[in-house]
Parts: sequence; C-alpha cells; structure tokens
Amino acid sequence: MRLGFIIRPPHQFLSLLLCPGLRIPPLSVLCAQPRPRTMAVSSSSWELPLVAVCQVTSTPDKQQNFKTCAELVREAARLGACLAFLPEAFDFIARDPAETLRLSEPLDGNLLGEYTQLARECGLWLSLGGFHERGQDWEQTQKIYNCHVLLNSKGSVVATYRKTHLCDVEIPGQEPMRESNSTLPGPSLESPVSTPAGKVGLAICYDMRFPELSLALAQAGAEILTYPSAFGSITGPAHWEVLLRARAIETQCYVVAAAQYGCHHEKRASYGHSMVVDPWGTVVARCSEGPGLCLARIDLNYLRQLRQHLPVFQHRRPDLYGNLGHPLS
Ligand SMILES: O=C(O)CNC(=O)[C@H](CS)NC(=O)CCC(=O)C(=O)O
Repeated sequence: MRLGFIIRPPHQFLSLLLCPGLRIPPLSVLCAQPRPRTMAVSSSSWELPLVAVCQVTSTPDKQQNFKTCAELVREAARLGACLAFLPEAFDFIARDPAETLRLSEPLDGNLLGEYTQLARECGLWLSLGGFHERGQDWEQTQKIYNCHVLLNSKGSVVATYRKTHLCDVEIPGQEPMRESNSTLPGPSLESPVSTPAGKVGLAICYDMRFPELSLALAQAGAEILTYPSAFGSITGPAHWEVLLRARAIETQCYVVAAAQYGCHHEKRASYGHSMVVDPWGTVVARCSEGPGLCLARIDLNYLRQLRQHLPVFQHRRPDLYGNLGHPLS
C-alpha cells in the first residue's frame, strides 16, 4: 500500500504533526503556491472533512480490480475519510471494444452490488469514477455508457452521471482512443450532489477539456469538481495538471482527480498522478507512483472566503458572451 503525500497550507501543517496515524513517506515536497494569508481559518483541521483519492492499475480482470479497490477503500475508511474517489474504469480496462462490451454490466448487476456492499461495510461514500454501464437501451444499441456512480455510506446510489464528451482522439505516440466505438455520450449534466465533504459536481476524464461543463457545475453550486480519469501517456505529462489547476482556479472549486496508473495490458498505459487541487489552484495532495491513495481536507470556509475576495462569478459579462446553456436545476 503506497500512501501519497499531502502538501498542506500552513494552518493545516499542525494537524499533520498531530496526526501520527497518517504515515507520510519521505518524499520531495512540492512547493505549494503561496496562498493569501489574510484569510482566517475558523475551523481546525480536525473538523474538516477528509477525502481519499485512490490510484489503481485496472486490468481486464474485474475480480482482481475489485480486490485492489476494496483494499484502498478500507484503508481510506481506516484513515478517517468520509468519501473515497475511484478512477474512471475502476471496474476494468479491456483490450478492445468487443471485450469492453462483453465485460460490461448493468447498474443492478453483481459487480456494482459488491461495491455497494463495500460502501456499506466501510461506512463511507464512494465516487465510482467510470463504470462500464449497460444502460436501459443496451438491447437496442449494444453500446454502453461511461457512468460515474456516487454511492452514500449506506451503499445507495445517490447520483449517476454518464460521460457527455467521448474521447475519440489520435495522439502520435499514444494508443488511439475511440471511445465511441463502444460507448454512447450521456444526454445531460447532473446537478451537484450534497455529500459529507461538500457539493460534488460529477464529470469524467475527457470532460475536463470543456470548461463550459465545469463552469455550469460551479454556477449550479458545486464546491468539489471530480475528474476521475485514465489519461494517456502523452497527453498526461502535457495537459493533466495544467487542466486540473485551471478548472479549480476558474471555478474556485476543489478539484478531485483519481487516476488510472501504469500498464493495463500490452497495448495501453495510463499517466496516473492522482491529485487534489484547492480553489486557489494549489495541489494539496498527490499520489506517488503505482497503486495507492492520497488524502486531503476540504475547507469550505476557505473556499467561501476566496470567492468573497475574488468574486469572478459576479464579474461575468453574459451581455457580451451569453450564459452557459440552460442552467442546471
Ligand atoms: O477505455 C475505457 O474503458 C474507459 N474510457 C477511457 O479510458 C477514456 C476513453 S479511451 N479515456 C479518456 O477519455 C482519456 C482522455 C485523455 O487521455 C485526454 O483527454 O488526454
């Protein structure tokens, strides 16, 4: 089990010192971006909700993938997390579209039943970042949805979001991605969901390239944006962190990005670098190499104060460039 590390803002370093249970391996510490020091923090770190971001290397073996995810979720619960985030394709990554369709299941199938039992057993919420879902129209279309499923601590499905932007790209040096070969685009965005960590806006991976989606979720009340992903080995180093930090800064939300890492089979590898970015754009937690998890505290008082100091949403000019589509309910 590899535990990532947390770069905490000064006021949270204390909890790190006082938190012997959190084993932080000696790692090079990133230089966190300077944060405005004028913002008082009303609550100590202890009262702030803790989230866990899990990093895995999924393969075509669903049961082995479940064992790996379950170990990380149990560790997250032991460390006191109220919500654990799993990456896109946590259930499996197949060798080709035909295998993807063959291995896919409906939301009421056996595999999701195991994950709902896990959430209930551990008593924490689970963000299942990308389930290969045989939807209601499976018989007619023979295609699936890439479905982000949010479970509460009783194992109930609280929300589902089906990836609306499909990754059909050919990047030189990276395996071609043609998600539409097996997957249908989702028909709608989901309103942000209230959770013990804050209001969560659901998205998946390639969606992060479309700021309209993240701004719409933020305008609908999201405080935490999620981008569970399986980013490619070429676009990862070039775009992953820049996009996540940009989405956090422009929406003034936390961004939580659980990622696939490493070699899934002979034809595919993912970039990893799971992380949490705070509303200032600081990377406050980051996974190391390999399967593991990292932890971050969500400080909504800090988020609200930042939005008061820097009220960009009040400064928007829809008279010049319009609003973002029809508002989410
Ligand atoms: O394949 C599956 O089973 C699940 N779907 C994915 O992993 C998708 C399509 S291949 N991957 C991405 O969207 C990567 C995006 C990316 O790498 C970028 O935007 O640069």
